[in-house]
Amino acid sequence: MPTDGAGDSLWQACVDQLAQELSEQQFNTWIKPLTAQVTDDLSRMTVFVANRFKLDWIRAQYASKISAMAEKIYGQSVHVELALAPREAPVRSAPVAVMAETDVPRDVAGLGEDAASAAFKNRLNSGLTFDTLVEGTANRMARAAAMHVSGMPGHLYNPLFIYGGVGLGKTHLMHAVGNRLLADRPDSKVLYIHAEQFVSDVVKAYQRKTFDEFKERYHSLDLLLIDDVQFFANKDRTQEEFFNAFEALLAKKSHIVMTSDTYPKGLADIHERLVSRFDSGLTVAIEPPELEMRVAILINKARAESAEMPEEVAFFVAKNVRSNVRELEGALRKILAYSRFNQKEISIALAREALRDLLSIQNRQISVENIQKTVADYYKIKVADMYSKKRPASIARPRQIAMYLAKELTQKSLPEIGELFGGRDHTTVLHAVRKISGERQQLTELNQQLHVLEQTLKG
Ligand SMILES: Nc1ncnc2c1ncn2[C@@H]1O[C@H](COP(=O)(O)OP(=O)(O)OP(=O)(O)O)[C@@H](O)[C@H]1O
Repeated sequence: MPTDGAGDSLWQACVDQLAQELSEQQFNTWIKPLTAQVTDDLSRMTVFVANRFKLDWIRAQYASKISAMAEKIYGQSVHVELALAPREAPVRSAPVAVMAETDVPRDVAGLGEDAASAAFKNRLNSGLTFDTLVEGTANRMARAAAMHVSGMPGHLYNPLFIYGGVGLGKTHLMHAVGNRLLADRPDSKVLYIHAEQFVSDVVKAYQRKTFDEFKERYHSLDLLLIDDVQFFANKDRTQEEFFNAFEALLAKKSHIVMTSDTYPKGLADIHERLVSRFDSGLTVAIEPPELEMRVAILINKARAESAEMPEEVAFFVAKNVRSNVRELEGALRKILAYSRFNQKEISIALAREALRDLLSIQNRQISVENIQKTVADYYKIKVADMYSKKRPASIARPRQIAMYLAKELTQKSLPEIGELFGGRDHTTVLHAVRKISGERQQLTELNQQLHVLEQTLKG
């Protein structure tokens, strides 16, 4: 039940926002498999859920969130209703851009559907190709190795192990290898699979006593693309089966490409014999993209959506969204949706408006130095007094207030804060935090001062 046009953008923007707010597991389990249909006037959104159990859960946990999000993005109220997905509805889950792995919803918590469907046999997403992958210093080596593998599987770099942080393009690169190989040699047997799905396949084979089929399926491949192998941790039976598949595939010169969030030796709770095999081909990292690459990605992705993003806007966004490509895509979606709904050209002012939540979250990243300066200004003492050993109350008290705010508004630990206040012991910081928070409850004036300071610091 796909949506299209502005409705599609609205739904995509909601999904994207949820991807940022929820944990990966929550997102993959509950949101990713959803589909939606939005009326032409954007006043109603019907979200389709696979079964009754999930429907109740989505209603309780996420429906009001989705509704508030849609309203915020669109600027007017959007009535959100939930419905059971018609059985024959095409599988069109969360938009490709925010999908980490495959078109098939994953059975993360054992609540979902059997993901193996004939329609998605190789589970490749045809949109994730080398052509749509922007090259930069951050992924140059991984991309070159992946291209090599797709041109000559079974030769060099086997296995190819690609690692890096979330949303940096590991999955994209894997699909690109599979798609390129199939374009060149359509008869090749290629399978893309997320490690969790592999675990689930092992469990099913075990329960149903169908290991022969399992082996036939995995051991006969020409190219196995397996994503996020860190999920094998502590799954002994899966590790054993993967080891067998690995040996069988390498023996017949089939190629294996793997991804993980860390390099092989950094993997926890995976048998040493597997780890050493992971590392026996080529191990390459993907780094977070540098500024120019982020700009290029934004401009390319905007074009792919038939929109033109001026370079200055791309620079503005790229400077503000630094962590990974998935977030960059999220920012782009918001800008495109905002521009379409408001029928305005894409400009820095529009981007600033569309990303105001995201930018304000970043502004909220307050440093201890900033707190020390703000508090010193407010109480008219020198910033140096924050680190000094002086003890008069006119200095000691603002210092304690600054320590309290440092604990409240930053992620720093007590010892780290102590260090930043002239190498003080963590017990001194703890004492200050307890004292000020206790007094805050009692003294209205102090509470007001703290409130003003907090507002100033949060911008
Ligand atoms: N260099 C790039 N050029 C274009 N798009 C990219 C690039 N890198 C990543 N992307 C896009 O960013 C999104 C996230 O990438 P991907 O899912 O491949 O990340 P990942 O590293 O596998 O993350 P995770 O570990 O969370 O699964 C995808 O939509 C992907 O197409």
